[in-house]
Amino acid sequence: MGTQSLLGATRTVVAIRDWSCYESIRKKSIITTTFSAFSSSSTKRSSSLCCHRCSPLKTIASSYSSMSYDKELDAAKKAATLAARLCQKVQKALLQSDVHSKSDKSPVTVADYGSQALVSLMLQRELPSEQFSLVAEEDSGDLRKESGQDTLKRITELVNDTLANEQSHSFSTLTTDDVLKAIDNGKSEGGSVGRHWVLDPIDGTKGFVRGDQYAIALALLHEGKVVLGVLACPNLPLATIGSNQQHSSSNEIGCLFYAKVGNGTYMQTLDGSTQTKVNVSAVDNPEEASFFESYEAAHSSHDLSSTIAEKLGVKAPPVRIDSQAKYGALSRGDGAIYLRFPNKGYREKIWDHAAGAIVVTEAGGIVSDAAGNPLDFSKGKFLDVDTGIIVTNQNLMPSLLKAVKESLNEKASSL
Ligand SMILES: Nc1ncnc2c1ncn2[C@@H]1O[C@H](COP(=O)(O)O)[C@@H](OP(=O)(O)O)[C@H]1O
Ligand SMILES: [Mg+2]
Ligand SMILES: [Mg+2]
Ligand SMILES: [Mg+2]
Repeated sequence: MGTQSLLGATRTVVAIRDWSCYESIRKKSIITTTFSAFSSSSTKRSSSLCCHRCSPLKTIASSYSSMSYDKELDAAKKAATLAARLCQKVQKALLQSDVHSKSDKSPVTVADYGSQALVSLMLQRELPSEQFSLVAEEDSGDLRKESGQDTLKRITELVNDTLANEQSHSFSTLTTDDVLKAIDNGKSEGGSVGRHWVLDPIDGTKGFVRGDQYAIALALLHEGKVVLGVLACPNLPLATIGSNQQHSSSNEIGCLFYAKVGNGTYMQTLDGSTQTKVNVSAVDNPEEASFFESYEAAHSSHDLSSTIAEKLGVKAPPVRIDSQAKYGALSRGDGAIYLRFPNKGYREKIWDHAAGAIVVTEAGGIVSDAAGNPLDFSKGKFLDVDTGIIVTNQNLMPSLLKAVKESLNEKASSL
């Protein structure tokens, strides 16, 4: 059992790993990704594995998780924290501005590029001896046009101002060219070989503009597997959110979630003052579970989620918030399920899920596509998933998968 004093609530800590048997989906996910990380020729062997083969797998998995990634995690936390500071400054100004400029997209653009430039610069400064590869959402194309020059100047000023207030400030004043180069360092394609950082400089841009939830999401891939992830959620309350929310005396906001393979998930305040280990909810009765989904109906079918939730027996109404803050909230047990069903034809990107996925799996949860397959981050910037993404704890996954399957079949036969 463990106590999460920071959240003002006590939660059961789910037993972490049991390497003695490989029958559950969660274990299937660990083995598949571990194998793809260590052997290019041995993916997707999990379902046929049984216990007498566990020994070599255990060795591989433990050598994998014993790689420390400590300095990479420190660098990622620093970079995401600084980027969050930049974004908060812009969001505050945006919300104080008049109605006309609220509909103007430029503040979010400035924050988005500024965040990407900062993370790119910080990672390279903190890890100078490592080869740098970054797969990031934005590129500098528009900023190189004549029409983008004012925006580029604003971004450069904002990045310089943010760096000037950083504790161990060691950058000389950056030029617009330095900023363009830093943004374009995010042009890597990722893949299954070597190490690649994966960045969403502002995830939940719609939430950012509305003044709601957004996240800076940064992960590291090693041989196609996510080995660490950091989620800075500047507007997420430190206290529990969700439909079972109890009254909390704290209204402090700003959470940083971080996870490293084999090492669990932690949450701290964005100013770094307190940290606590977090675990997903252990609930096994769907009637007591609540679920997250996108605030934006265009990003995920609310109708399908409600059919699935009803079939499963979930009583609580959905909790709709933007961004990977959903993964963060789920990792600390605020809700037990996250459902994401984009329109047919939409291709998910790795930066929208890499950090969130490790934050949840290291907290004891399972992230899979709608057919129960683990997410494969090794194929470049796209994530090819079957129909949608579902996230929950080990207790609820079997019945959730069944409810998803039945709901999708019903939907297909009604068309
Ligand atoms: N039609 C669509 N279907 C599903 N996801 C979409 C989408 N259009 C945009 N998105 C993604 O949804 C992300 C936000 O997720 P959420 O709905 O959970 O807040 C966006 O991230 P960005 O805001 O970084 O662009 C974007 O990548
Ligand atoms: Mg995103
Ligand atoms: Mg984004
Ligand atoms: Mg986007």
